[in-house]
Parts: sequence; structure tokens; C-alpha cells
Amino acid sequence: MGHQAPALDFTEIPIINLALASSSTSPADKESCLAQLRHALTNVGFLYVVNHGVPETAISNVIDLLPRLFAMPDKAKNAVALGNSPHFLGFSGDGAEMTAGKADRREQFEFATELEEIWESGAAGGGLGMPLYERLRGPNQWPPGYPETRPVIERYIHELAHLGERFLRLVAEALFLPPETFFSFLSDQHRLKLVHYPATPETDNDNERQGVGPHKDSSGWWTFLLQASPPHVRGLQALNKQGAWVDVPNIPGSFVVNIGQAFEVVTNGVCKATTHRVVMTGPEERFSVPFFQGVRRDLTRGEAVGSLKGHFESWSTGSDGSHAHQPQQERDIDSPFLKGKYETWGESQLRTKIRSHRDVGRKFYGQVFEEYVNDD
Ligand SMILES: O=C(O)CCC(=O)C(=O)O
Ligand SMILES: [Fe+2]
Repeated sequence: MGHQAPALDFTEIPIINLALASSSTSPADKESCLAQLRHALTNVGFLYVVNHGVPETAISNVIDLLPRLFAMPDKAKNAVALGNSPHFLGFSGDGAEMTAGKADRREQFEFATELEEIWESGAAGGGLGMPLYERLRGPNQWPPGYPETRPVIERYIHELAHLGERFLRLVAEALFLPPETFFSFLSDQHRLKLVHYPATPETDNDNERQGVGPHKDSSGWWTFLLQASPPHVRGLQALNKQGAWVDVPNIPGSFVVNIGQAFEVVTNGVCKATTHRVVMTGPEERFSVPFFQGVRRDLTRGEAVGSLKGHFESWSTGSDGSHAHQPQQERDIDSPFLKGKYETWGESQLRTKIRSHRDVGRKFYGQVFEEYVNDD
């Protein structure tokens, strides 16, 4: 690794105060906010936002809903099983998903922006010539008997979509680009997960403690995570370049914000998706709510790589934010979207989803199932 300070050797997660970037703040405050953001984007890949403007009740309503939803009887959970949904929306149980070769110890409800299914409206199985990945778009499964769920979740998705756009403007400015630069990459569909890590007995066995294994977020442009348990309940950690796990504690009133893999591709590796995991260290259960800002399904690899290449190609940030040359090999991009053989973000997403939920893949995507699960 040499004597040079590695680019990602952060030891704590920066806090970005969005109040400093509102229209009423001074240019100097805004500049300092953008400089901090630039550091977080290019050196850490993880940050907190505070004073983010999402109404308190939009958040507390979700927090209140969580224990009630996860306490639903199994029969009610199964009525909205993810296995029913070609859109990969619904409930999946503890141990249903694998990350880094081990089962994750968590159960989750997956929701998305409420949309109609348009794919199946065409000729039988043909979706009117629409690409198969358009089938990712479709309605939620709302748990029967819990009528409060829909308004609470819809409001939260709406608010987070709004925060996400506001944040993207600042990101663009921090990267010396016009504020709306990143909007053209956004999808009509954002995804939201409600996650419950059950209480685990204290153990040294890593298999028992894996809430979710080490991963980079692959399903969104940016992730906005609500840590929805009291602050003493820990577990989330981010990996720095020296291989140390850095705690990401729950700061009340904050969202944890991290870069998704598509954003890394579009910024030519200047803004990296940082590896993270959840390790259950204490005896208590934990709740979290990640919002995955959606990437346009028809985004092609060529567009993703090429659109801003000129801007980012010779980029490096010194501590003063200046541009200097940084060799490309120092920012190799590790992306299944780039490495895979699929041309569009939608197809690459569909492959990822089918591989992690094979029952759904077999049931609804028989025409591509074998190819997708065997293509590596
Ligand atoms: O539960 C958390 O804090 C993080 C979850 C996560 O990283 C994910 O679902 O992608
Ligand atoms: Fe994640």
C-alpha cells in the first residue's frame, strides 16, 4: 500500500448540514457545505445528512409502523410474500437472502413507488415488444388488515424522493456540474425496504451475527437510510481502504447517505460506492429503512460511462478541491453492470434480482432464468 495516504482511509463518517445549503444561507456557508460534501463524495462514499427538511411525522410514522408490521402473524406475512410478485415487492423472511456467500439474518418488506404494471398488458407474454425488465415496474402488495401502511409508506417515499432530488443538486454543484446534471438518470420507480434484524444470542459465530454481509448497494443511484432503532442499537459499518470497519452509529435526526454502484460508473469512479455491512453485536433487535433512489431502467452502459467521462476523466481532488491527475487504475470500478454482458441498467437489475430471489425468477422469468443464474 506504500507510504501515501490511501484515498479512502476515513475513520469517521462526515456529517453534512443541509441547512447550510438552503436559499437563505450566505454564499460562504454554502461553499463550505459544498466543500465538505465534495470530501465525503470523493474520499468516503458515506455521509450523514442532518437538517434535511423531511417532516418529523413522515419519519416517526414509519418508525411506529415497524414493530407492528413485523409482529404480523406468519400467515399475514405470507399473504404478501415477495414470491407472489414479478416486481420483487413484498415480504421475505429471515435467511431468504444471501450476501457474500452467507445467509443474512433479517426479514424485510419491500415497497416501491406505486406504479401500474404495464408489461403484461401486451400480447400474451410478449409485453407489446417491451423489454422484459419493464416487468420490474408494478404495484405494491399492501398487507391486508394494516390499512395505515399504505399512506405512511407512500408519504415517506414521496418525501425521500424529494430529499433525494434536492441532495442530487448539491452533489452536482459539489462536483462542479450544473445542478440538474444527474436528474436525467433517475427512474420513475424508487424502492424502499423495511428491515428487521431479529435479536440474536451473543455469539462468536460470525454466521449467526451477519445482519447483512459486506456489499455495495447495487439497486439504486443513491441510498438514504433511516436507522430506526434507538441510538444504542448499533450494527452498521463501512469499510475504509485500509480494510478497517468504521462504525456508522445512529445519529438521531439524520439519514445515512451512500453511493450506489451506478453513480460510481457515471462519475468514472471518482465517487465510489463504499462497502458496508450490518453485524449484530448486541442482544437487541434492530430496525432500518433504506430508500434506494431509482436508476432509469433503459440507461445503457454506453450512456452511463460516456455522458460525463470528459468531466471526470482527469479528476482528482486535492484537499483544496483542485483537479489534478489521478491514474485510472487507482479508481478501478467494480461494477456488475460494466462487467456483465447486459447492455441496460434494467436488464442488469433484473439479473441481480433473479439471482437473489430464485423462486421468483423461476416462477415469472422462466425465459431468462437459466441464462441469468448461470452466466458467470
Ligand atoms: O440495515 C442497515 O443499516 C443497512 C442495510 C443495507 O445496507 C442494505 O439493505 O443495503
Ligand atoms: Fe446496503
